[in-house]
Amino acid sequence: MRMIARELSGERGGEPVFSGISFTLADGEGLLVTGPNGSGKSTLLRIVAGLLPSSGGTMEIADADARWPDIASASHYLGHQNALKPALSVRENLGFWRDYMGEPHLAVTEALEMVGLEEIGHLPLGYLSTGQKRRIAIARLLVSYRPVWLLDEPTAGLDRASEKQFADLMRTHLEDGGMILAATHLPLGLEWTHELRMGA
Ligand SMILES: Nc1ncnc2c1ncn2[C@@H]1O[C@H](COP(=O)(O)OP(=O)(O)OP(=O)(O)O)[C@@H](O)[C@H]1O
Repeated sequence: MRMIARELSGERGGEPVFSGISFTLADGEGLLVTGPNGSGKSTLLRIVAGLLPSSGGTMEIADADARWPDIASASHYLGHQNALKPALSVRENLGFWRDYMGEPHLAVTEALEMVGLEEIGHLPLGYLSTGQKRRIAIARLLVSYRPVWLLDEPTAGLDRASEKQFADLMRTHLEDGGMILAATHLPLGLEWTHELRMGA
């Protein structure tokens, strides 16, 4: 499978934010998106995810499995917010996403083990610390399968050990033939096949 962006441009509130962005990602490749505050990293990820229209250019998927007719259906999107409900337990949150997204991958217990939080699956999500909530949001990527991970500041709030654990999860996803687009200010502990500096 390939993901191809051609001359993409984006705007917010009617004002241009970026233009002329092109890249191609193939199976097992990752694109690191960096750049100063306001340069449009989140805007680009939201356009790729299909959450915002682009103001120009095209974004397409090629040679994809029939399960993924477009990039939105092929993607997990992890934004600044965790998309978890505070009143539900950790397990209920992950169980919801596993059922809702389909294409079940790891069991909830296995995903909790991967992020080192199997002991607190019974707690309401709202009781968790900021970093623990982020780790549950990361476990959400593991309970259902999607080949493309779109990650916006994925390690915000994580301690060093959790950053390393997450780098290992990303590396495994790439080795298994997945793709990652990650916007970040922090080193993510991976060798990236492609890098895009916004606002340059
Ligand atoms: N709804 C909106 N209406 C108008 N302008 C917006 C809107 N949302 C974002 N912007 C502007 O679009 C620009 C790009 O924002 P974006 O969040 O994509 O940047 P970013 O590179 O991800 O920044 P950061 O590093 O701070 O996360 C910024 O100048 C921002 O103020």
